Amino acid sequence: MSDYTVRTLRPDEHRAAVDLFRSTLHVAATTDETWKIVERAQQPGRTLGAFDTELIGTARSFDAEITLPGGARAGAAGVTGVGVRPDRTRRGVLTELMRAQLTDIASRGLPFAVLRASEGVIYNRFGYGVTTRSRGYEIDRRRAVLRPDVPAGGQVELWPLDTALERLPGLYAALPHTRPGMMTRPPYWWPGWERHAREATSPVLTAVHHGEDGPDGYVVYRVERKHWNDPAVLEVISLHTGTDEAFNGLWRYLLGVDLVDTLRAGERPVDEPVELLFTDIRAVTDTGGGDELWLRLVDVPAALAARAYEGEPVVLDVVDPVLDANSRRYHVSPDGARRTEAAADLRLGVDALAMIYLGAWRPSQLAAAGRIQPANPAALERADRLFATPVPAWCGTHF
Ligand SMILES: CC(=O)SCCNC(=O)CCNC(=O)[C@H](O)C(C)(C)COP(=O)(O)OP(=O)(O)OC[C@H]1O[C@@H](n2cnc3c(N)ncnc32)[C@H](O)[C@@H]1OP(=O)(O)O
Repeated sequence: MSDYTVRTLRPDEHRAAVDLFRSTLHVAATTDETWKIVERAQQPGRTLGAFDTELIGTARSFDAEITLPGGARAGAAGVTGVGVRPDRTRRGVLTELMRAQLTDIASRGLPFAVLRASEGVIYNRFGYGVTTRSRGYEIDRRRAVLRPDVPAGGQVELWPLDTALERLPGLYAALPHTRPGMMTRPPYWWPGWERHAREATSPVLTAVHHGEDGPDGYVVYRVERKHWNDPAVLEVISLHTGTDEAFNGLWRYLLGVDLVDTLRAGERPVDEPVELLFTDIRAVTDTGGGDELWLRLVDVPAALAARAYEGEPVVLDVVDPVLDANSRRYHVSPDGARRTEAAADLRLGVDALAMIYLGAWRPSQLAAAGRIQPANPAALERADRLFATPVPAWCGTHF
């Protein structure tokens, strides 16, 4: 029996929830100035609070869309701000918040929920699985000589922060989603970006690439240098391009920024071909990668039906520990997905389904690790082909 209640918070309670969340991350409460920005990131009706005598836990979300294999977009709740007061942890508060939040997301008809996890051990039990992976890399500027055959690229225009705040939402929205896993950035997403940019310890700049048809990519970056004669690092905060020309042109620009020794980019697509730009392929070194976006199929039949497939059918027996209506068998094929009573080829948890859904892992890899149970091992090869994606999934949006 729980001795706390969970309910949706009123807007006048949002700041307490944000401050509670920050305290669980060991970050100070919002100042009045910070709250002026962060307040705009709170979508009404999307913050839950757990109470005993007072607020002890919280979780919130904002409504967005995610790109699926085949190019369709579908509704996804961007879950964030999850925290439980340290003197109330490990007694089921998060479990109750997650159950209430998933039920609410399902009732609003969103087929997906997504999040970025603070730790890898928390969210599988609620049906989330790692669905995109990313890579970080570092470029030694002195070694990074562009090959002569790298196309020149178009004009690059520099925007100061206030211009970027005004124009980037429109530019990001206009760029194509070139990979599954990419997300829309609704108005509730941008204040978080603004806060990070305003609180950065050096100026945050945006370089916009102009192709023949107008702006087709941008990079947000800043340069950090502790003392005037210390090595300087250019940190790529965000890089989104709609054309190869923009990708090449923006890297050409970044490599031309003066007083920089190293260029560092984190959370990039695992197959981003940046090395191919340089005469010395070893100008680029990997700085590590890991899990990026975690996905939850909230409405499994709708989610399975929404993406494109290639190959031959499989029957999945899906087990969902939280939303029981999803625990069914599904026939999945290039013609779509539907419920079936046919015998299952593969049995898997809804978290494992999220791990194959955007192609981050092959079903046969999860089966080898014991995370998918094949009733019919021959079906694994079919499932590998069915769920494969032409390009690795990547999100590129932090929240
Ligand atoms: C999307 C985001 O916002 S990510 C940010 C998540 N928040 C943080 O990391 C802030 C710091 N941590 C916290 O606030 C809390 O520890 C939380 C929110 C992670 C967990 O809250 P709790 O109320 O303790 O979780 P709850 O009691 O419901 O735990 C459910 C199960 O998960 C396990 N669990 C929860 N958190 C952790 C953890 N950090 N490490 C290991 N196990 C955990 C519990 O042991 C429990 O297991 P059981 O069901 O086998 O008994």
